[in-house]
Amino acid sequence: MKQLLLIGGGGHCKSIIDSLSQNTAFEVVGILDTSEKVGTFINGIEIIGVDDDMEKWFVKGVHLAFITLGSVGNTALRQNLYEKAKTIGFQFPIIQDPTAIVSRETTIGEGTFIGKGTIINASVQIGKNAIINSGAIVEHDSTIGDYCHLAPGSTFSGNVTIGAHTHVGTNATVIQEIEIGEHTVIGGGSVVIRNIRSFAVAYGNPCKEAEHE
Ligand SMILES: CC(=O)SCCNC(=O)CCNC(=O)[C@H](O)C(C)(C)COP(=O)(O)OP(=O)(O)OC[C@H]1O[C@@H](n2cnc3c(N)ncnc32)[C@H](O)[C@@H]1OP(=O)(O)O
Repeated sequence: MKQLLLIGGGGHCKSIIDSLSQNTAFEVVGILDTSEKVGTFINGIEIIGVDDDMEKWFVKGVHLAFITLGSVGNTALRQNLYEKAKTIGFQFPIIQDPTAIVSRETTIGEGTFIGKGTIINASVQIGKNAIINSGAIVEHDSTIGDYCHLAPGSTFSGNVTIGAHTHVGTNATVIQEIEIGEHTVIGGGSVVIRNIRSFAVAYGNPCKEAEHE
């Protein structure tokens, strides 16, 4: 078993611990979070230190890490933690829940979480540090950027492109051939039938941009 350090407590961390519970490839050594949480437990796993302790654990011989902090829109903290850990030398596995159905013809970047009941079809490309949350469906030939969060139940029809750092809300539906830009947030339940630009907040049926930087 390889030792694995989780970085970031909270609800998303619980999902990842749950997905790891039957995984014999990794032994979770603990979680890093903020100082006031040290010594407490998340689903039986102890918060053993703060983010600044990463290097200490690397020197102790733990060379695998996973960013278990969630995001809804703003991915800056997830990115900062990843880059800090990467600079120290950590490597990042892909964590896939055993209930996920993932085509062999799919490429997935390091540090990405594939949650419960997801379906990822052929010729899909998913970047690094993405969150493919419970029940999301990503259809053939779609491309999902680094740090994206596809929230629970969101559906991506064939040949969709989602730019890096974009959040697609719970139960949103994206029809085929659509392109959504980077750093965009799509509201829960939206039906996306037209392309959406980068740095936008968009929602509704049909999904329209409400804000754009
Ligand atoms: C496991 C997990 O929990 S993963 C997390 C999953 N969570 C999500 O995916 C949440 C996604 N976020 C959303 O859907 C949010 O509503 C956002 C980001 C789209 C908008 O948030 P805010 O900017 O705070 O908008 P706010 O709540 O102030 O609403 C502004 C207006 O937009 C409307 N609106 C907001 N979201 C939506 C939506 N998804 N669909 C339709 N209308 C919406 C509101 O009704 C409101 O309309 P009004 O001005 O006529 O009253």
